[in-house]
Amino acid sequence: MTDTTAPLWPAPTAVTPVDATIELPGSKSITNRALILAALADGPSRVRHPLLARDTRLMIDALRALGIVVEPVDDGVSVAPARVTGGIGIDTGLAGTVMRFVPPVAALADGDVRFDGDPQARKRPMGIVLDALRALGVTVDDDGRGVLPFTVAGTGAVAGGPVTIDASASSQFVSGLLLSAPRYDKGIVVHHDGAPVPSQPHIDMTVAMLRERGVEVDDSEQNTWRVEPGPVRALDTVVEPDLSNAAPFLAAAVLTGGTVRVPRWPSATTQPGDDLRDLLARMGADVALDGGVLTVRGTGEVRGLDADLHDVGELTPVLAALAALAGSPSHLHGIAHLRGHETDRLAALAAEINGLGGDVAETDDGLVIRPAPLRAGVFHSYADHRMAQAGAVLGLVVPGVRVEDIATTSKTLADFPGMWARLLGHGQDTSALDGKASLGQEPTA
Ligand SMILES: O=C(O)C1=C[C@@H](OP(=O)(O)O)[C@@H](O)[C@H](O)C1
Ligand SMILES: C=C(OP(=O)(O)O)C(=O)O
Repeated sequence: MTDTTAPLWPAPTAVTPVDATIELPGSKSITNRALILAALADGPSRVRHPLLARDTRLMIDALRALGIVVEPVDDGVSVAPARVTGGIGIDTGLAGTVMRFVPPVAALADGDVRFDGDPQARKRPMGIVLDALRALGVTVDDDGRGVLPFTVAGTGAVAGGPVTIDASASSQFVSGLLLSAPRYDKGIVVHHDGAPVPSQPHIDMTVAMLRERGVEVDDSEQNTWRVEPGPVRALDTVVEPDLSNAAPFLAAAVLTGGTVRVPRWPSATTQPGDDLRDLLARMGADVALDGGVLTVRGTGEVRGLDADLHDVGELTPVLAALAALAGSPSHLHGIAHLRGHETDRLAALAAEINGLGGDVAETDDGLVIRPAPLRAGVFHSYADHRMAQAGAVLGLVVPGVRVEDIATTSKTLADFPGMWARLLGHGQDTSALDGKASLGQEPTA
């Protein structure tokens, strides 16, 4: 729920077109997968340029609690696998990747592992993962609620084998099971039965990262993933920048008719944020990827967008903010699963944009957004980092927007307000705190 005691952040308006180079820290999704796979590997690994923000710190803390040794090194962390130990508690915060990826690891522990998280996390769907673990031979106690808190009773080994789940509410149900599966006695065969699984690129990311570490994965049959049991090879790996976190900065270029450059943009990636290139071009931006640098230029025109965001749902809040300021209507669809994200994002976006005078209607699986003049007001963030980012984007061109709890952006960016100030020319450089930040240091946002 909204933190009504959180201070209001006066979102800065852009007085001139932005012109900035944004160094983004590592991808949340890649960092947390790399950490899990390093914890389960056959030797010590390095994860370079990881994201160091709340979600990845929670993952590091969770793995440390399970006995894994995670130490800071120059440009990231070293991870030394160890026997997975139980008798501990894990805080998932509001991180989907922690609450869905760590229980399958905890099933390998030699004792009970109790999970809990933020109050809002207790609403995020978990039952599918817990039932799947049960089907694989693991004892889980959730008092029959299918949400946090729950206890996984590890016995040191998991039988594994075939399991059928309905992953239509989150791709993370599939990814979480696949990541630990090579360490299960029989591996795993996950079969999905239900409406289409969202966020396919994130499942592709899981499969690709397992294969990079020598794990045999067969995903040739639709809705079925087979992971063979066997060693996970230790790896020295560099994390790509978080392309989904590029969204608010690139949106600033589009809205202000300015230019934003993002270095180290990968030429090939499984990150859904790569779709920003196409989506922003469809909204009227000039987009070029040259020599590993993505450049987005606003053309003065912001067009409405009709898009199925089923595969790239996490881009929705910022795209909805852009759409609210576009010159023509938008229809964002295929995103019913966003109701189970950090908050019900469809309801939250409609409420907050309409609260500023907008015209947003919820549909079963999306939003219809019609252009309307927006006015000053409070934009609530619902403890959702991407809601807060959406509020900042609106504030660029709507004077007097105040975003509640901007600090919630520290879920996936250590210093969003600082980066935003530098984007607007209020600071020295645009480099984010990334792998260089100390592990003991808390985000400053
Ligand atoms: O596996 C991952 O790293 C993620 C998968 C997606 O979850 P859903 O499939 O629940 O949308 C995405 O929205 C989330 O931000 C990160
Ligand atoms: C849905 C998101 O996060 P989580 O990993 O907590 O599911 C997100 O970052 O947009």
